[in-house]
Amino acid sequence: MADAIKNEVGSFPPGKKITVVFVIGGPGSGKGTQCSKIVKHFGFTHLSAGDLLREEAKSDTEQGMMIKNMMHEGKLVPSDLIVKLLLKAMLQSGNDKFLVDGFPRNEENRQAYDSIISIEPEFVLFIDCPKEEMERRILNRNQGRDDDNIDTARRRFEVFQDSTMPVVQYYEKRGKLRRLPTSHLQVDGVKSADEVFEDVKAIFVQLNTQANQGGNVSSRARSNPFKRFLDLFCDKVGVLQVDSSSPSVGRSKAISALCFCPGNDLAKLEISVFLHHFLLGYEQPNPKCMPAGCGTCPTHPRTVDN
Ligand SMILES: Nc1ncnc2c1ncn2[C@@H]1O[C@H](COP(=O)(O)OP(=O)(O)O)[C@@H](O)[C@H]1O
Ligand SMILES: O=c1ccn([C@@H]2O[C@H](COP(=O)(O)OP(=O)(O)O)[C@@H](O)[C@H]2O)c(=O)[nH]1
Repeated sequence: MADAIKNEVGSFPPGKKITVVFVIGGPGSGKGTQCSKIVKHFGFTHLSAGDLLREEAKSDTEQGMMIKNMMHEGKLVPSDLIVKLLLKAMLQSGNDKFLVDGFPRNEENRQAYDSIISIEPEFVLFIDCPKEEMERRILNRNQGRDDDNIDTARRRFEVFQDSTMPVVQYYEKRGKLRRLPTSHLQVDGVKSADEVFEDVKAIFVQLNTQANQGGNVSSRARSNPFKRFLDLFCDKVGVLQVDSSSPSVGRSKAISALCFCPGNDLAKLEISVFLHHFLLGYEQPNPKCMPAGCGTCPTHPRTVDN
């Protein structure tokens, strides 16, 4: 199936750098609103999975009818269909930076994307919002959407909780999730769209900074090969541990993130050993012996404290 879609729609030239950011959040959480602000500031092409489907649903075909019915019921359309629409829109845009809004919505979507488009997202922006607020917004959206009614909205909340949250957790485990600070869910209400964008902007500014400095490697790291090695090592093996129970559609639980980096700890240990010998006076029993061992010593050379 993946090959058939690629043959029909096309694919990106091999080696071309394509930046993809997924934007995930419950229905009415403000994904579309934030995406249009990101587009203005950061030059991304905004692809709303829902808008692509609404466009397709207009066609007077069996497929069009099927999409219309599924959206009305708040169900998810088959993954191959939405991934094909996304790939087509990406290729037609001519851009190389994409905000994919409202996708992936379940594990099957994610796997279909991986096998057909196969571009690892740079990160996944997660927009959390209390359920009561999402409901209020949907009912006041006034865009003439067939699914903006209370019954469909409630089914969409269930789908979000049951099918989309596992995808959010998948990316969280891989350290790809970017949550807005929980402060945007204030006790006395949520932040305005502009206030939320201040938090969103900070995440995208960081992405731009990384891109200008050559990926995830800091400028200091680029001028220092040892630091570069460490940064790359940390990037590959760093583990993001998130101390949270799974967030709900409603008010999310506070999370605290802690980054463990074995490379960093190893470096600290090496520096401590070096300073220890340096301060006490370093002496090597066999001066010809290289630090890694010359192969002729019965044991690995040891430094001696004076
Ligand atoms: N922070 C916010 N505060 C108040 N209203 C908002 C906020 N963000 C979005 N909205 C409004 O809520 C509705 C749903 O937002 P939308 O961006 O369409 O959500 P989604 O794309 O996640 O379904 C829209 O009418 C939008 O103007
Ligand atoms: O990957 C997707 C995205 C959307 N939808 C369908 O499109 C509807 C509306 O999606 P949209 O993103 O527009 O809703 P929002 O979250 O913005 O309210 C969903 O309820 C689904 O029926 C889908 O099946 N797969």
